Amino acid sequence: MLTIFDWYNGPYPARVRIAVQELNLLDQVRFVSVDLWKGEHKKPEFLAKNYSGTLPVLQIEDGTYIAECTAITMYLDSLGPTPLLTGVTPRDKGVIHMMNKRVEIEFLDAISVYFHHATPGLGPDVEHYQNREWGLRMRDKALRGAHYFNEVLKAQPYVAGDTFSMADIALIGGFVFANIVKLEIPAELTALHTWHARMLERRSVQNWETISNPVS
Ligand SMILES: N[C@@H](CCC(=O)N[C@@H](CS(=O)(=O)O)C(=O)NCC(=O)O)C(=O)O
Repeated sequence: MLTIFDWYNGPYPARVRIAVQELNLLDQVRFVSVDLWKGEHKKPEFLAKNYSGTLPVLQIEDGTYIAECTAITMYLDSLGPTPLLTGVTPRDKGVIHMMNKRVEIEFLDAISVYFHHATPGLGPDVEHYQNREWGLRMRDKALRGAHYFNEVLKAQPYVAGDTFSMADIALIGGFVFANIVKLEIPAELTALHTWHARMLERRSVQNWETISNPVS
């Protein structure tokens, strides 16, 4: 049995929850809630699982902890007979990983910095340092990123090319975070919005918040 330590409605946990469903691994996974609103993810017990103090973290059968959404997705995708989310050919692996990381740098992680620095974030007990200007700069960076991905999706159906991949899941996570912080994605970015509407038709994207029966 695989254990995923996460919080049921977080944007980054969403990425792994969507991947688990896309890979039909839900019956092999149990979820353990870590209440980041209470700062549980910054306590020594959890930091021993993940030095970076972030969610999600996967624990595999031999006890190894794997943090980082991309790494967790790579592990899960490698369990099956052929990769479904991280690329089969060397070229596809390279392009998918590039676009996945680009989503993080140019959109998702930028929104996260805005959340933690230019909004109340997780509250004063968790946010020990905030820099509002930096947060606002990252918000503007994310909006530039939205324009970039709109151009990408004018030319191809998915973020990394012709097939659904880990990079699409990362961008879905970005939309989840944008919704949480009420960051409006400009309506004129029609290719991006059309892509998102298509993503919302996937069952894995419709119910990622409700798949966990947390073992707290
Ligand atoms: N690079 C990490 C980032 C993970 C991350 O920031 N997770 C959030 C969880 S959530 O905000 O998406 O719910 C977190 O732990 N935030 C807590 C904090 O930053 O204090 C990854 O890809 O897993």
